[in-house]
Amino acid sequence: MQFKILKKDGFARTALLETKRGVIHTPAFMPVGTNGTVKAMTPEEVRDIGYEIILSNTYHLYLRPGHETIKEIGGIHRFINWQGPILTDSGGFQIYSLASLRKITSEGVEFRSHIDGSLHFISPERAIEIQIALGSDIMMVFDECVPYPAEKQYVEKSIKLTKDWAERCKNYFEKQRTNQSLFGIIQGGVYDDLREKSLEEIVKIGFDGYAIGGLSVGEPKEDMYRVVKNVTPLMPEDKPRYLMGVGDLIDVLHAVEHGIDMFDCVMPTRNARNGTLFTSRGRISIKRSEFKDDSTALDPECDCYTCRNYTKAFLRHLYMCREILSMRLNTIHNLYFYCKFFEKMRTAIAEGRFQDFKKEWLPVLEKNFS
Ligand SMILES: CNc1nc2cc3c(=O)[nH]c(N)nc3c(CCN)c2[nH]1
Ligand SMILES: [Zn+2]
Repeated sequence: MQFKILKKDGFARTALLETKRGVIHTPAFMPVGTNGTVKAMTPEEVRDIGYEIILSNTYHLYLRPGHETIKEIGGIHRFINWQGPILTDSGGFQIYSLASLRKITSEGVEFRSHIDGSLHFISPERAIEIQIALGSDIMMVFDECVPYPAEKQYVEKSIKLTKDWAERCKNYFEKQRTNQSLFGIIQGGVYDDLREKSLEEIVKIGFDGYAIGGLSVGEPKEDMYRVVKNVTPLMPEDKPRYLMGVGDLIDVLHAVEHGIDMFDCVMPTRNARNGTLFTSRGRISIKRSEFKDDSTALDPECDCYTCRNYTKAFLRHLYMCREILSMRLNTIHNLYFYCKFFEKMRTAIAEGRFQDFKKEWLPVLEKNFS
């Protein structure tokens, strides 16, 4: 995997992340395809909007249909019909946020499936074995995503576990010699000293890229911003930096400003299904009665399929009828809005205009449509 920085603007940077299945222009957004699908979209639609990489989840695919099934079919790219790069998260977060009856020991995590209550145990080695079977291009280490709030001594113990698990993931991965990449994950909660300790330990082990985990888990925004501001510049400059689970485009702007390259979040897709749409004039809740007879496009500045062909009145009607097409048209627009935002942001960095871009967009992103 090659990571080539093209241009810097302060700490912000644009780069090319070259994988064997294609190039990713960073800063990049990864739509979330948890069960192997970006909900309501075909892979062709995701690709035609302009996305180069999607995220999928080890936890979900291991539980259903099973990683051996996917391997027999020909791997995750064949299974979901996405030929571009795929990043798989390791399960650390999903077990913590979805499963029940979790028992965390130094060996790994015992949990009950959120689907059928069956008992499972995943160790760091198993998390890598599953990702190798899936055949994703970028794998994540198996970590403990510390909940918020958490006592400092709990976090101190947890980063030791996350470090030991990261070492075991790398050792297991190195014995398999597959041509996949492995990213490390930095934890440490909202404690600056523990964040620096975790950073040093994970970087010392050495990975193809580094993620900041343990954020966007309910902590105050100012804590997230402080951790990103303090940790990001200390991360290896020549490797991709991935802020997990982020996020709201305001948070993306703050993170890119400090040098983050990769993002993933369910916001554009989940919000679309709930009728919350992002537009160049602020956020719109399409179900509002004010749009009942509105024959104008959702966003006059947007040239996505939805904005070119439908009115707010029809999008509201579809939502009120809970039509499947509502989810599709809303998702097309929100994903398109995110993708174009990232494209414009990359251009602004390349032209040394990131600060102007941030100043121009912050008020728009904070606004509800009036
Ligand atoms: C929505 N907020 C959020 N915070 C995360 C932290 C971790 C985290 O600390 N570790 C891992 N492995 N994944 C995380 C994820 C999942 C990313 N798709 C997070 N998502
Ligand atoms: Zn649109």
